[in-house]
Amino acid sequence: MARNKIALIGSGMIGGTLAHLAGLKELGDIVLFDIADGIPQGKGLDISQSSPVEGFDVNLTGASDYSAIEGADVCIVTAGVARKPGMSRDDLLGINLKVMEQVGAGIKKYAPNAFVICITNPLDAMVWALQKFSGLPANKVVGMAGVLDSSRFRLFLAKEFNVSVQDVTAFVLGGHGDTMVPLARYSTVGGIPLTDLVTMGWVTKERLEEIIQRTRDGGAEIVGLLKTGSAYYAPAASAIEMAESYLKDKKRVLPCAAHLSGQYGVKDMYVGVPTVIGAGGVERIIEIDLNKTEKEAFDKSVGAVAGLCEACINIAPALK
Ligand SMILES: NC(=O)c1ccc[n+]([C@@H]2O[C@H](COP(=O)([O-])OP(=O)(O)OC[C@H]3O[C@@H](n4cnc5c(N)ncnc54)[C@H](O)[C@@H]3O)[C@@H](O)[C@H]2O)c1
Ligand SMILES: O=C(O)C[C@H](O)C(=O)O
Repeated sequence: MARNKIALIGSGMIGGTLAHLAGLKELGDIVLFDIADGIPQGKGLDISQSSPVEGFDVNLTGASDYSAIEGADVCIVTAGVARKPGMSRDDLLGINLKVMEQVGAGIKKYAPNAFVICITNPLDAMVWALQKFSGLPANKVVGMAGVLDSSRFRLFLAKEFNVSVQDVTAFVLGGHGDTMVPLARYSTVGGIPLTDLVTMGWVTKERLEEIIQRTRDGGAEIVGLLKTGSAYYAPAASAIEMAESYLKDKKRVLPCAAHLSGQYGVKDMYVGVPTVIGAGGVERIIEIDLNKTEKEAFDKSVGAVAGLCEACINIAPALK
């Protein structure tokens, strides 16, 4: 059986890490694409040269021509620019929207049957625009953020309680910005909801709120430390988890920026919600019950994403 083909559109910090992880996991043959000629070819060759040592058999190539992504089963999009200290993700909207237009056209022409995972920021607006520019079905275009934000929350909770990260689950919903919604009631340690752990005296409400705020600021914390760009190891691992669930039809329950058509009272927008990812792409959007406070926080986050989509329409009226 032929191998799957994975196209990485953008071969910067996340793109290179994606290629390495996809190779190590033998998810398929990998094409790195970038407008910066030489970077995708160089990274492809470098990672290929690690394959005899690591013992993985995949073809890794680099290209600066969209024809190289032809027939890709999965496209992971990181093309664009990342923020630097002092910037918000939203400051990237104008420049990255133009990039999404080019990427959408490339995918539409060469990989119309792919499952597309967008990572480029500001995430919820960019994946929304990418789906429209590419014309692919909405269930085949999804945004990566919730897996990353939930992973950060899980790590901080595991450290706080001195337990394995494996025993912590978390759901962070809403837009991937300052208004994201880490849900304490649906996040657990050993199956026990955080709200119960407060009652049991494991953690105070105030300390839990600090951990939640650190999660919301998780991206900015890393930008502040790196100074030259943003996080890439954890974002790449998160997108690979989504790609693997699609390619292996694992039907993982993962929080992703998915196209909503009435769920949670939201229409024609991408926002982070729990989904099931399998061979059909986004096979299900799980509508969990939100209490009044949670719903208010979610709606506020939806409002922030709606504002960004409006800003996209002002720049590219065809998106309406
Ligand atoms: N969704 C998330 O959770 C999340 C997490 C981390 C980073 N990000 C975002 O992902 C994006 C990529 O981050 P990075 O660290 O890999 O950045 P990077 O600057 O290292 O890489 C981006 C690459 O895109 C390429 N590029 C620019 N314009 C292009 C175009 N028109 N066509 C093809 N390639 C193009 C650049 O040459 C560069 O190699 C940023 O927008 C960043 O904010 C999102
Ligand atoms: O914070 C950023 O700019 C990158 C990304 O969205 C992240 O959360 O790490």
